[in-house]
Amino acid sequence: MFLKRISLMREQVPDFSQYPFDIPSIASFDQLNLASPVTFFVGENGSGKSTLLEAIADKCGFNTAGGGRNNTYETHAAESELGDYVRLSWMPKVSNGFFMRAESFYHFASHIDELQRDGNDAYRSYGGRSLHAQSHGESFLSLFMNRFNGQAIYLLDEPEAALSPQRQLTFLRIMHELAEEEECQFIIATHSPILLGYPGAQILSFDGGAIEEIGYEETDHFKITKYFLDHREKFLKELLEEE
Ligand SMILES: Nc1ncnc2c1ncn2[C@@H]1O[C@H](COP(=O)(O)OP(=O)(O)OP(=O)(O)O)[C@@H](O)[C@H]1O
Repeated sequence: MFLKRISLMREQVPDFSQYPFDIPSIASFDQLNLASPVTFFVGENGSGKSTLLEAIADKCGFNTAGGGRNNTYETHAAESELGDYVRLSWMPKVSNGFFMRAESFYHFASHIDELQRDGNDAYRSYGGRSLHAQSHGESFLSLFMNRFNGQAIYLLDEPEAALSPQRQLTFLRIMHELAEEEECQFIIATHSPILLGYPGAQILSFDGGAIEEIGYEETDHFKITKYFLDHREKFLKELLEEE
């Protein structure tokens, strides 16, 4: 693994009452030590996972709308306001990698089409054809299988968004090969209890106003899913008949 620590330069923060510094998990953030090639960010919607992931992408020099260092294209969604205040500690430093955000993947796919039209063999890294000509889930897997390779850091925001449970398992297998055999590092914001089950991963929770390490079985994703599957009828009866 390459990225060892993420710190917030708190003394330089202009105002903790303004976005993004007012998000509770960011307001209390000092530093995080990364202990595994695979790190997950978990937490409720709006707890700050994407905000921190985007800031890391910004510091890595990746396009914050999604992509690697060489993917420059315009979107309206791109500025990271936290990036200037985050310090990354590497050992050793890598500059290869990719920031994938499910929500703007469409724009990224159009950018690859444009590169191809301009005479580059851009499709080569994405399974040989336009990402738009593949289903949402297929295009995600094409990216993981063809574009991702060794000595690199991959920042993924909800990669499960388009993947069936079976394809999430395929993704775990691809990630395992990349982490074990090609020395790739992953930081992944996710809501998937399947992805979170990856053996040996470090899970960081953004809930309760702090970023803290927790065990798989302590996550809401595990607890709620397990309870739901074990007691589905009772659970739904209580939920739907609640006054
Ligand atoms: N440009 C912005 N201006 C003000 N507040 C914002 C802006 N972007 C995000 N926020 C707020 O910051 C908080 C954290 O958002 P963020 O996208 O990091 O959450 P998240 O943990 O990734 O959530 P999810 O699981 O829903 O993707 C949210 O309350 C959100 O409303």
